[in-house]
Amino acid sequence: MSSMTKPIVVFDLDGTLVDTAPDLLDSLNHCLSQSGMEKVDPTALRRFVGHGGRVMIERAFEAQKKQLSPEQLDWLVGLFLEHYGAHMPGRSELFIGAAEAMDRLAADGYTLAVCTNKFETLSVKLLTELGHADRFAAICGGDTFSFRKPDPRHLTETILRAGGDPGHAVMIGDSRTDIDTAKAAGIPVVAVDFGYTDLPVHTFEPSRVISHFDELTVDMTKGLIMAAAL
Ligand SMILES: O=C(O)COP(=O)(O)O
Ligand SMILES: [Mg+2]
Repeated sequence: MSSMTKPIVVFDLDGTLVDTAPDLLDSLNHCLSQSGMEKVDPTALRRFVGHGGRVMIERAFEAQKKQLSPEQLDWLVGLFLEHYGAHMPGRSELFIGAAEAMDRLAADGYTLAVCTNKFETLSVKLLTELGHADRFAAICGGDTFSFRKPDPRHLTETILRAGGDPGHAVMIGDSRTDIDTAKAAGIPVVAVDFGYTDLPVHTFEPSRVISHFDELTVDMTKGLIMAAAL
């Protein structure tokens, strides 16, 4: 490892760093009720998140076998952005131990970044309102580039924007999308098992699974980066 290179840890946002499900659900249900549709429950939400707000709305319509024109979808995405943004930070909170884990990593010289399929403006606003935006050298959303997770370039470009090196990086995520992205980029990935996924994360064979941020130690990230370099 070159002495110049600062290692980097890149976090997914929804379901990994921040428990946003209650607010996503409220805003999705607002959109659905404005369209005369049935509201969804927290379990159903897990199948809709992971690819950003637009796909979440599309999937909710598909689940109720409702047609959705491109114009209607654009309108609903606007409605979602307005509702979700206006109620922020709502009930959303960092997962337990996340702040302490980021403190430890930063104290050991790690750069931190966020790579999320959430819209960039919403991601920056949420992290700002929660008081954590300043920790990150880059916050890249699903609309920051012309590609998004599971495209590995979303992760590698986030790392470059943060001044990091994809060869000295670890991704932390909660979904198949995150795990597939990191693997395609050749970057080790730690999966949290408390996020938003319909199948257990171990199914997707991440490098490690953790159940609490206390388990995300500097030793673990160091070991993963060293093993990836072999
Ligand atoms: O909001 C989504 O659909 C996904 O967001 P995430 O990439 O931060 O999990
Ligand atoms: Mg997620």
